[in-house]
Amino acid sequence: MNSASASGNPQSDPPHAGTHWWPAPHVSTGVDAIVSVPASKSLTNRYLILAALASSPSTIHNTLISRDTELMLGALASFGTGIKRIEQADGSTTVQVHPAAELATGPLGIECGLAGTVMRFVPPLAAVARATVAFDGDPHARLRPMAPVLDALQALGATIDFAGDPGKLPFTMDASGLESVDQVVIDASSSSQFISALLLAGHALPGGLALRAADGPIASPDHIMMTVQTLLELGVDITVDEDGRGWRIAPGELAGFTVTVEPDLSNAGPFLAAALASNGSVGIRFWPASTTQVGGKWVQILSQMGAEVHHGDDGVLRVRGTGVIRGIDYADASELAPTLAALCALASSPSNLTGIGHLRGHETDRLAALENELAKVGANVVATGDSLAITPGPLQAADLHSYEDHRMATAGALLGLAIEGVRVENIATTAKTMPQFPQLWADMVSTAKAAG
Ligand SMILES: O=C(O)C1=C[C@@H](OP(=O)(O)O)[C@@H](O)[C@H](O)C1
Ligand SMILES: C=C(OP(=O)(O)O)C(=O)O
Repeated sequence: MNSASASGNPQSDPPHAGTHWWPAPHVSTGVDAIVSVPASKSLTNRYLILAALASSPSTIHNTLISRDTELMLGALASFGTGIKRIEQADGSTTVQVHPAAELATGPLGIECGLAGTVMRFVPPLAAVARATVAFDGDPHARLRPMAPVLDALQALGATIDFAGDPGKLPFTMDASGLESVDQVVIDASSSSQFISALLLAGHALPGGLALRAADGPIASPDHIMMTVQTLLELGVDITVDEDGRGWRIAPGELAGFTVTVEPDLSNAGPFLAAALASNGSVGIRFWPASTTQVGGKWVQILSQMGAEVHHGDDGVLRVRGTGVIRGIDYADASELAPTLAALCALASSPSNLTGIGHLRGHETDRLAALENELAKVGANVVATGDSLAITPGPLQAADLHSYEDHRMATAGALLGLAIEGVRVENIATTAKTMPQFPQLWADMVSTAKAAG
């Protein structure tokens, strides 16, 4: 992974010794491309955890291979899970997961990188294993919220020793004294992953799991629905309270399964948005007929912003620019927000993105990062506690920082497509979820006809 900028914190401009500046390709005519994006990070890491906790082997076709999933594969291997990779003729990877007869009890060391799905989803697995595990990650990972899921595991009998700030990485968890409790209540306002993490391990916890979200907002609710739907599809006995804020999972075995991971529809976003930004056309292959991914919302979002969107019988979702990019008022964009905000800076009218305060705890403080970087290309951006108001202005070239955040990097690429002379810091940071990004982007750009 890139190591050039030591901090992902937009509050203090990071040191840039050795920073690589990627000249973002610019087009003056529309792109006309059909793109195959890699598999979903969120689905891959859910299936991997569940496969490790299953009672028999599983086969996961079209597994995403990226930094976040390599970290998950590494973590599972540390617990004794057997992992076999099979490279397929079409370039995809199938992973066969052989659950450990007994999960390792350690002491183990787990590297989380900057992956929320690893730092949040693996501690409950360690609890199921009754293991002693030291967790750590990238410098910015030490700033990401962790306390609610760790408080829940402590309520279930684990003890946790924090080496730095309380409630943050790095810490060592000893789950040898795990026990069942009637109900766990957690604050999910700073990340949905706390809820998902407990749900994914719920069937294997002693007595199962009864979980409630504490009063207050629930971050990224679509990702919790993805978790619930995944569990239901795999046969886990889960019920959701009528108000949608409580979950019950019966203890029991989960049988091994065979699945094919959908393309990552969030990562499809910058490509689809490129159709509007260049006034061209972009298709994404294998777009699912229905999905639990938040990226499924691109269809409505981009239509509302002015695109023509068509899902063909060939499975390709095609987005065509119509020469207009309208601003949008949109709530709960979750991980779509960086791409969406970049597109809003290219629009002809203002936008307001709300319900995204928890993005301050993502790979970087994304509200601050977007405020900084969009202002550089000419937009007037006002970040509140949980929203971004974006008023487009005359566009200008700039060097855009990526803060070690894959989605800030792809948002920068989108801006560069429309604005000549943009450079993006460390485009390789896209390897977190899409190592192929620079090549896929170049291939898409090459379809634009030469101007004049
Ligand atoms: O469960 C998941 O796979 C994710 C949940 C969301 O996290 P937050 O709830 O922290 O936003 C999302 O932003 C992240 O990219 C992936
Ligand atoms: C917030 C994100 O990732 P993570 O899974 O690390 O939380 C993201 O991919 O936008």
